[in-house]
Amino acid sequence: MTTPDFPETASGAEGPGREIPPASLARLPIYLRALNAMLADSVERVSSEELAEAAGVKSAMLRKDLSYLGSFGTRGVGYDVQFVSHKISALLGLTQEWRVAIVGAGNLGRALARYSGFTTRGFEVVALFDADQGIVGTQVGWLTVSHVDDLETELKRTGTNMAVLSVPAVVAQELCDRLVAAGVTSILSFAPVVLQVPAHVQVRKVDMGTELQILAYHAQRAQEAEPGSRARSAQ
Ligand SMILES: NC(=O)c1ccc[n+]([C@@H]2O[C@H](COP(=O)([O-])OP(=O)(O)OC[C@H]3O[C@@H](n4cnc5c(N)ncnc54)[C@H](O)[C@@H]3O)[C@@H](O)[C@H]2O)c1
Repeated sequence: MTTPDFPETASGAEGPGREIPPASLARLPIYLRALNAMLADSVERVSSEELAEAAGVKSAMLRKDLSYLGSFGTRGVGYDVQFVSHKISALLGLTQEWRVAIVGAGNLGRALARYSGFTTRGFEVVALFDADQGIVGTQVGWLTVSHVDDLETELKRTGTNMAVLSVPAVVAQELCDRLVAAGVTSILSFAPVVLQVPAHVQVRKVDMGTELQILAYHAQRAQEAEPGSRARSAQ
């Protein structure tokens, strides 16, 4: 008889519907990438050890993370690659179509609009907006920059359900309000400002400056831990 390839606590009370801890959630896209690579190689089944190795984590951690999706692995048989890939995709909301608008076609907005990697991960950039008449009407990749005055009409026409804000901080809140009023409930913001949104709207902020500061902190700690570092810094 086969037994589930999960800890006892993984099924039942800990089944789908539980809140997933942020660290586990952050690893799911890594498992998905590994599983999709296996699918591309026509691999049908994988053990937790193999999948953990492909994802660069310990197998106990992988089993714990996947337990948040329910109990579907079988000891000795492993995971059905297609099924687990579908489960993770569904949980991450990737089985629905995400149509993304980028507001702000400056340096950042243009670079993001040209990036082809979003499509392969299920996000299609369908519209690009700016307020500058010198930019409106120009071509970026296959998109033509629309005037931000047409935001609401274009969001509706393109069926946009996610937006990226790459505008100066001073206009970010006003544009965020317009996106929310137009029904967009998922916003990724690069603007260095705290955005106020209703509870049903998800905002994620990307702040490269903060990430660099965290890196600098870790680099400095590593330097300090090196033998003789105090002597060197005193020179
Ligand atoms: N989070 C990060 O890591 C990070 C990194 C780089 C830049 N940023 C931020 O991203 C934003 C964009 O940076 P950038 O370098 O592309 O700047 P940029 O000046 O090149 O581009 C901003 C664009 O926004 C447009 N714009 C201004 N007001 C607008 C409005 N009301 N409606 C629509 N478009 C409008 C401008 O015409 C311009 O094309 C800035 O807020 C910047 O501080 C964040």
